[in-house]
Amino acid sequence: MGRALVIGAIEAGNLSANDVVAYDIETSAVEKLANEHGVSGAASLRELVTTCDTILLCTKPGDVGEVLREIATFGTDPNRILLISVAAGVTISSIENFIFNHARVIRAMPNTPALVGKGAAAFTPGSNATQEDVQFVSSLFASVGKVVEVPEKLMDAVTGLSGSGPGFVYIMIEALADGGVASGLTREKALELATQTVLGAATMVAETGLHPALLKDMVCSPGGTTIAGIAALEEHGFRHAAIQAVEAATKRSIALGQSKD
Ligand SMILES: NC(=O)C1=CN([C@@H]2O[C@H](COP(=O)(O)OP(=O)(O)OC[C@H]3O[C@@H](n4cnc5c(N)ncnc54)[C@H](O)[C@@H]3O)[C@@H](O)[C@H]2O)C=CC1
Ligand SMILES: O=C(O)[C@@H]1CCC=N1
Repeated sequence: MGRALVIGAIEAGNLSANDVVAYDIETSAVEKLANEHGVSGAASLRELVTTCDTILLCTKPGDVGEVLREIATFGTDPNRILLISVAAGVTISSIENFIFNHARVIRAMPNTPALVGKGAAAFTPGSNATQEDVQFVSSLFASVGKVVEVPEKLMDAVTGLSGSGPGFVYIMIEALADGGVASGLTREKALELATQTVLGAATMVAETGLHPALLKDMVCSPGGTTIAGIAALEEHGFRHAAIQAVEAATKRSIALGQSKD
């Protein structure tokens, strides 16, 4: 996710590669980003924290505690740093507690389409985050897609919907293509048509402002093919499966925030 955000923001012109310093315990990840996108690499977390005033924390939720505990040993004034965490489930208060409670923290939930400028992100500022911090984060995420501010209690729901959602939609695209192949199309043509269909339908919702139910009605000719397909979707619980997927991901986000680290 860190790569997607950094590359997306550089390509959008919001960040200059000269202003980005990357650190990862896997040095190959930093080398790849440095070689392909011109960012600098830090040799240690200490070097990163002493060099940068804004830290985009993109480790897995279970590694956040370890990273923050290490940062706390550097004796850096925590108020100097804006810490933006994208870790699923990890609460602002738990981050503040790790590095003293006057840290400037923003909890965010982006998604990987940020890489191509079509991300969907939400964020919640911690109580010490300034207006400038909020503007910086809004502008960073706006440069790679859409961004909304939400109360922290909704961040797990955002994680279940737009954070995890690309994974659900990829399965839908793959499954639509499978249906095309089952009906006789080549795999290549089926995938091309399935992808463009999802892109086109999403763009219709976004650009017409019409409710998806109304757009759905416009596709259904009386006695036609679409309503036959929709009847099959309903019979097999597609709508229920989509709701359950978002709810399961939301519950998992809550559980990640409640685990010890
Ligand atoms: N993958 C996604 O679509 C999204 C992920 N997120 C969040 O982003 C975070 C990262 O997720 P992914 O990118 O999927 O995982 P990932 O496993 O691809 O990336 C995590 C990176 O952290 C590095 N790392 C681990 N411990 C470290 C340490 N102590 N110091 C420095 N680097 C360390 C790993 O080497 C790895 O490169 C998670 O907290 C996740 O909840 C949020 C939104 C979407
Ligand atoms: O699967 C995950 O845990 C991360 C958070 C949201 C999307 N990917």
